[in-house]
Amino acid sequence: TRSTRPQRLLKAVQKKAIKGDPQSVISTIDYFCRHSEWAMNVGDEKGAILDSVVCEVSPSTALELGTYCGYSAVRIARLLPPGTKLITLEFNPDYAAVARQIIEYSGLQDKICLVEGASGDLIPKMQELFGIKTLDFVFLDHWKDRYLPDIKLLEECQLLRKGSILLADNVICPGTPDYLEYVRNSPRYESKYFKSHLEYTKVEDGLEKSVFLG
Ligand SMILES: Nc1ncnc2c1ncn2[C@@H]1O[C@H](/C=C/CNC(=O)c2cc([N+](=O)[O-])cc(O)c2O)[C@@H](O)[C@H]1O
Ligand SMILES: [Mg+2]
Repeated sequence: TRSTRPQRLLKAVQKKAIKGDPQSVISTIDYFCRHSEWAMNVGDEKGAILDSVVCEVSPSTALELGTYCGYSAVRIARLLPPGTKLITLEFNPDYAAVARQIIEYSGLQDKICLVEGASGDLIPKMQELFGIKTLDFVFLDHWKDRYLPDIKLLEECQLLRKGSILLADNVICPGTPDYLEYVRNSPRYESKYFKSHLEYTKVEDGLEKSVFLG
């Protein structure tokens, strides 16, 4: 049977990227998605904004919702201070398998904890599974109708503290209207929109950065 797009993306990384070099893995994926096959990675343009927020927050505890092929997990983990880890959740076993190999190829397997499962099931177990109290940084890039229920779940589970940063991809395209309305109108968040473009295209998209006020 024909390979899947994530499998073809993994092949390109194994063929073209330098093993153990996260930047080379990132550049190889961006080149592949721009010149061979588009894929829903956050990409280089929005990725630069993601990088700047990760560097600014310099999180001790970080969570990503929706690993897909591991592109943003590699982007985030390569910037984390020593001794800190990114927890990334992915419920599709085929995508998780590809992501593990891409993460391993980049050499960042000690900085990334990829957990297979649904965010709705795993978020309530985060404290016990990972021995964490609260999250400093959350990157949302999974199904767009899950952003709002999942941040409400993060609040309920007291995983957010005063100053926790949420960064959400695709708030314009494909769009997350209910999430945007919530974080922009809730007195519990201070929100800011970073205008950019949908990965590898000229279509407008952007990231929404929201600070939890406690
Ligand atoms: N509740 C959950 N728990 C764990 N993993 C979950 C999950 N819900 C979805 N996932 C996983 O997260 C990824 C989904 C991404 C949806 N992005 C998108 O649909 C998307 C689409 C476009 N686009 O169409 O242009 C552009 C983009 O940047 C996009 O992120 C997939 O790997 C999926 O298996
Ligand atoms: Mg996205």
